[in-house]
Amino acid sequence: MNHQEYIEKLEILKVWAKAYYVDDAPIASDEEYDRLYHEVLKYEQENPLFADESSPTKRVGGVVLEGFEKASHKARMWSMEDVFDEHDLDAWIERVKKVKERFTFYCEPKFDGASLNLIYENGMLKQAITRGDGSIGEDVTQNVKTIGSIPLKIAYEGEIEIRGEVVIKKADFERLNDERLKNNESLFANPRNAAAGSLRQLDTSVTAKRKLMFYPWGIGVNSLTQSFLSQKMSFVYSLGFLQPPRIVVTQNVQDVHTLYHELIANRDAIEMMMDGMVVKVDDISLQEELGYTVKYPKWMVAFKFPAIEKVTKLKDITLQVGRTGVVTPVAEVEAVNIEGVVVERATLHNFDEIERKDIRIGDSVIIIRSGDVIPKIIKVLVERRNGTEVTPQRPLSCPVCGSELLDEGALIKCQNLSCDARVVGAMIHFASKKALNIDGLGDKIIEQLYAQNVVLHVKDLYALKREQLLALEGFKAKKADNLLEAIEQSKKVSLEKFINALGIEHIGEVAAKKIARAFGLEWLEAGYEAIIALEGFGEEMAKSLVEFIRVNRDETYELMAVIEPVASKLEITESVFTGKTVVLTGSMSKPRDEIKGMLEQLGAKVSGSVSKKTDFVIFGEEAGSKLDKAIELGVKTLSESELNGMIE
Ligand SMILES: NC(=O)c1ccc[n+]([C@@H]2O[C@H](COP(=O)([O-])OP(=O)(O)OC[C@H]3O[C@@H](n4cnc5c(N)ncnc54)[C@H](O)[C@@H]3O)[C@@H](O)[C@H]2O)c1
Ligand SMILES: [Zn+2]
Repeated sequence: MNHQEYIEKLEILKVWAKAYYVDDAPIASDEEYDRLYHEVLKYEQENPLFADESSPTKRVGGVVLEGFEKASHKARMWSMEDVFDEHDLDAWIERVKKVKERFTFYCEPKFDGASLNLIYENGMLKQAITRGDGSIGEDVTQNVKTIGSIPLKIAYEGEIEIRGEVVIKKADFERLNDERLKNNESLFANPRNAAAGSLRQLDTSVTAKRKLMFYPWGIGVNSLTQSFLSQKMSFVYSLGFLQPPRIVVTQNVQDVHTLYHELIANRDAIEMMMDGMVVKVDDISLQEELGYTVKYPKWMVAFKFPAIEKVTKLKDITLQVGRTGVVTPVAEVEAVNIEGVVVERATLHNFDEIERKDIRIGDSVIIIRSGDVIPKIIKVLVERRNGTEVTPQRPLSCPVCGSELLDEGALIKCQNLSCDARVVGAMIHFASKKALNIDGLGDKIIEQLYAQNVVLHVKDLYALKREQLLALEGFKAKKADNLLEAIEQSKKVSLEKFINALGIEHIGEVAAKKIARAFGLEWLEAGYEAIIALEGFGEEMAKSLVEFIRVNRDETYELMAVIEPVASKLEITESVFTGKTVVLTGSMSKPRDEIKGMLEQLGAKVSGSVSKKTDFVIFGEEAGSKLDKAIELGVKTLSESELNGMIE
C-alpha cells in the first residue's frame, strides 16, 4: 500500500468507525471493518512516521450521547487487540514470553454486549459509566440500578471499579424483537445492539423492561491485595456477581486452544452471544510490566470466533404462505458461507419491516446467522447503492391460490381456508416434533402426498395404504413401511400434543396443555366462560378456541376416534395439602410457577387471594398485604423453608 492508498483507506475506516461508535448505525460488517483496520494498522506499523495520530487504530472508540451526563472513569478503560488465528495467538504468546518465560493464562468467553464500569464506595453502588472514549463515558447509573444481576450493595468497603459486559440472552433478544415486530417497532440487529441500546436509554423504565444481565470481566481502581487476576475475580464473584460459564486458568498453551474449540463447539448452547475468547495474563505484576499501547493492554487478546454477520446481495424477494395464511417475504440472497453453512435465504419478517428498513432488491445487506439465530437481514448498506435497486411492492394476491390478500399492515394474510399453502402448512405443523411427531413425514413428503391427491387432510394420513405410497415417486417398500409405522405410532399421543397439533389460532403449546389438563377428553364441550377462566387465557384465545370448536367439532371428534389421544390427568400424590386451598405471596427462591406446580401435584388448589376459606398462606421474602391478611384472618402461614420441611 502506498501513502495515497493509506490516506484513502484511513478515511473510509474513520467514516465506518464514526457510524459504528457515534451513530450506533454501522455501514460495514465487522468482518469488513476488521479487514480494513488491519490493512491500515499494518501500514502504520511499517511506516510509523507517516501514521495519522487520529487513526481509529490509536483510540478507544465511543462517545457520550447527547442527553446523558458525562462521567469520568477512575482508571482508564481499554479496547482489546484482536487475533483471528492460532498463528497470531502464538505470536502474542511469544511477545509475552520475551518478558517472562513462564506465566499463567486466564481465559474466558468474550461476550458481545456493552462495556460498563461500576464504581462502588463504602459497599454501595455509586456510579455506573459506559466505556465511552475510555476516559469519559455516559453516566447510566439510574438505568443500571434496574439490572437484577448488579448488586446495589456489596460486602466490601473499599473503593473499587468493577468492569464487565452488559448482555442480553439470545433467547430474550429474539423475544424482544418478536414483541417489537408485533408492535410495529424497528428491530434490533443483534444481541449486542439490543443490550447497548437498552442500556443507553434516556427512559429508565424502558431499560427496566429489557432483560439485561451483567458479567464482570475485570477491575479498575481497587486496593485488593491479591497478586493474580484469577484471585481478584474470584473475590469479585464472591460479592454476588454472575460468573461466566467457563473460566480456565492454566500454564499450558494446549489448554488455551482446547478451550477455544470447546467454546466454539458450544457457541449455540451458551445463552449469551460470544464473539471470541479472551486470553489474559493472570499475574498482575507481569501485566504491569507488559503495559499498554495507546489503545489496549498488551497483556490480553481477543481470540475471535468466525464471523456470523456477512455482507451479501439481495437478489430477490419471494413469498411464503404459512398455515395461518400469513404471507412472509423471504430474501433470496447471493450465497454466503457463515460458520460453514451456505446461506441463500433469510427471513424479512414482514412488509412493514421491509419498508422501515427501506430494503430494495439489488441492495448490499448484512445478514446474520448462527446455529440458534434464524438467518435474517439486519442492515441495508444504503451507501453502496448504484441506482439500479428496485423497491419491492406489497403483494395483492396470494402467490399460491391467487385469492385477494387481506393487508392488515404488519400482517398480510391469505384468507382462503382451502389455499393449498395453508392446508399443507397445517399438515406440516400437525406432523412436527412438538405435535404428533411423525418421523419421516417431513415437509417435502407432505407436499408430495398433497400434490398427488393422496392426503388432502390429516385424517387421510391414518387411512393411507401401502400400495398408495408405493405408487409414489421415491417410495420403496422400506420407506413406505417406515412411514406407515410412524403414523401408527403417533396414535395415543397425549391430549395436549393433539390439541397443539390442530394449530388453533392463538392456542400454542402452553395453552394446549392447560386445556388438556382442565377439560380432559371433554375439551370440545367446554364453553366460553370455562375457557376464559383458565389461567393465562385472554379474550382473543378464548374466542379463537370457541370458534374452532364451533366450526370443527364433528371433524375433530372423528379425528380423536382414530388417534385416541390420551388425557394426562394430573397424578396427585396424597399429602397434607391435598384438597387444600393455598395462596403464595412474596418472592421465593424458586420461580413461582415451579412451586405452584409442585403444590398442585400434591393436590392443592392454588388461589390468588386470601379469604377465610384459605387453608395455607405460604410466604417468601418481602411478603406484603396477603400475609397481613392471613394473620388477621387467622389463616395458617408457612415460610418457604417450613413448606420445604413439610414436603420432604
Ligand atoms: N462494523 C463496523 O463498521 C465497525 C466499526 C468499528 C468497530 N467495529 C467492531 O467493534 C470491535 C472493536 O471494538 P472495540 O475496540 O470496542 O473492541 P471490542 O469490543 O472487540 O473489545 C473490547 C471490549 O470487549 C469487551 N469484553 C468482553 N468480554 C471481555 C473480557 N472477558 N475481558 C475484557 N473485555 C471483554 C469489553 O467491553 C471491552 O471493552 C470489532 O469487533 C470491530 O469489528 C465494527
Ligand atoms: Zn392462498
